[in-house]
Amino acid sequence: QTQSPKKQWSLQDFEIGKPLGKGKFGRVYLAREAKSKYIVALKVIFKEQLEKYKIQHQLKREMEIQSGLRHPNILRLYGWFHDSERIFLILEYAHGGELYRELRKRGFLSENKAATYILSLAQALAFCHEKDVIHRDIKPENLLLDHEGRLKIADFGWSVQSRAKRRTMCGTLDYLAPEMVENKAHDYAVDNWTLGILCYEFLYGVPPFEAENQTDTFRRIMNVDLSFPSTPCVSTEAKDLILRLLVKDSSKRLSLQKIMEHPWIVKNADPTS
Ligand SMILES: COc1ccc(C(=O)Nc2ccccc2)cc1NC(=O)CCSc1ncnc(N)c1Br
Repeated sequence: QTQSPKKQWSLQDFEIGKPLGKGKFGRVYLAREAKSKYIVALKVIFKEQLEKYKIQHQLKREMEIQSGLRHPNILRLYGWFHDSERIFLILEYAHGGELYRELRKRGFLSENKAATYILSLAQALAFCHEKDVIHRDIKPENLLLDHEGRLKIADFGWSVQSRAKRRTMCGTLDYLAPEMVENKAHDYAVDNWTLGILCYEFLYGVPPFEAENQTDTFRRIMNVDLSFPSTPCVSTEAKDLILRLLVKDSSKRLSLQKIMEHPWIVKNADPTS
């Protein structure tokens, strides 16, 4: 047949290295494929965890989605295998680690880096939306950097293949769009809102609606209670893009295509990454 038969991987094929972090439902380790010496990230998920949260089907669907999603700004899933109690995901290793760490280390990013990351995200999301995939969990912890500093969207723990569905609230609320906070039906535009949140956070070091508690964060999101600090100094064009994304009416948010053509992006983003 035309397709080379899928190689059946097993744990014996890999030398396990240091822990890289804790993803959803499991730990991730640096690993090296014994024959090729190829470095990967190996994610270990316990089957009883999947049974407990009844998301076996979600992982299965995820694997189908992932094998079709090939984009320079989306972390690759090379394959998977399982033993009696665990499922192993063979992932691309992002040598630059979590974008989050870079943001925390520097406090805030240059307009060039911020614009480059927003452009990469818009391109990756446009690609996903063509494939009818909404990621819906775009936040700094799920963004990784490769050895060239190129952004990679990672953990697809909550992506869905079809039209938008209800999502259980989990993790921080800072990135949730008003329609999600109101638990209304939502569509792809949630990702555009999140790009606005991320653009603000890249440039100021904190998400725009941060508050002491969830109730205040909810209220600030619902009122789109947005203000720009006087420092760090941020260009008017950058603020213009943020203001065109953090719009309550999802139909009025700047489209991914318009983001890619926005003057601030055209002027500041490095198109090659
Ligand atoms: C394509 O990337 C994924 C695809 C799928 C899933 C996943 O768990 N899906 C899932 C799990 C349970 C139920 C339903 C879906 C997770 C990831 N990715 C990750 O977990 C990121 C691991 S951290 C890391 N990875 C590489 N290099 C680094 N330097 C680091 Br740190």
